[in-house]
Amino acid sequence: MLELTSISKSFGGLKVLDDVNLTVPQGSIFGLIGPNGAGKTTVFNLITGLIPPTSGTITFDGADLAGLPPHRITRLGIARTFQNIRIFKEMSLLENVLVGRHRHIDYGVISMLFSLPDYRAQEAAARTRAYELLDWVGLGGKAHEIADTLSYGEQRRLEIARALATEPHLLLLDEPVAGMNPAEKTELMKAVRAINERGYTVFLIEHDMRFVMGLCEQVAVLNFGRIITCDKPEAVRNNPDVIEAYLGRDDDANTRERA
Ligand SMILES: Nc1ncnc2c1ncn2[C@@H]1O[C@H](COP(=O)(O)OP(=O)(O)OP(=O)(O)O)[C@@H](O)[C@H]1O
Repeated sequence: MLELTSISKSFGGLKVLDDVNLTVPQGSIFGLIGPNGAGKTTVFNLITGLIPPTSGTITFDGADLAGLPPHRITRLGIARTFQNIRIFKEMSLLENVLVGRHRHIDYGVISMLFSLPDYRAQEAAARTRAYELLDWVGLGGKAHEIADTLSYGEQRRLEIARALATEPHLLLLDEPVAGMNPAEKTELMKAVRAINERGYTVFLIEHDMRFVMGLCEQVAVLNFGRIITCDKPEAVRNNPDVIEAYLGRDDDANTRERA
């Protein structure tokens, strides 16, 4: 479904990604891990068109993503969440999800101005779908609450519902459990599994090993911009190069503790 071939990325003289090859299979939950600064978020920024690769190709369902702006990539069926939560805190949960759905509503200005049946029908369908997506992430009962009143874990789940509102086939999650307590992590794990069972492919970046190992079918490890292995969780956990990549760096002491 998603294929990165010989991807390299440099910022000025700094080579952040070096000949990265990755295949995310359709229907899978795929994980990308690696020490801080390894280049993980850069991979998501390249896939979603925020920055161009220095060299290499990215294809999604056979389509070449090179040179496409982010909104075109969204339209092809890729949605993402960010490391730092990006929701509209002063709006209700329902409104937050409806904002994500915007591109799916296709009505002319005239019918909107005069509130013609076509417009009203699409609005009603959008609201029904938004309620459904909130249900999927366990927030169905809070649709009319203001996003700012949600707990941290709930805000992260709202972001996922909003990403799903663009009707993607592939969902990219950038450190979805960062800052969550254990109960929130368990809730999110259930939500991600349920989303995947509904047919969505999930590609996630995460430092929390228990979450990654418990959820992903395959895990790729990035170290200093290079993929050092891509395998089943158990094999990755026992891979000496992976252990070395983590143990060799002081900044990932927390990750080691959680592993
Ligand atoms: N737009 C940019 N301009 C210059 N340097 C950048 C840019 N984006 C990322 N970098 C650099 O690229 C390197 C990799 O960053 P990236 O955010 O991809 O790492 P990461 O693996 O996601 O790290 P973390 O786990 O800490 O989020 C870092 O050294 C970072 O400073």
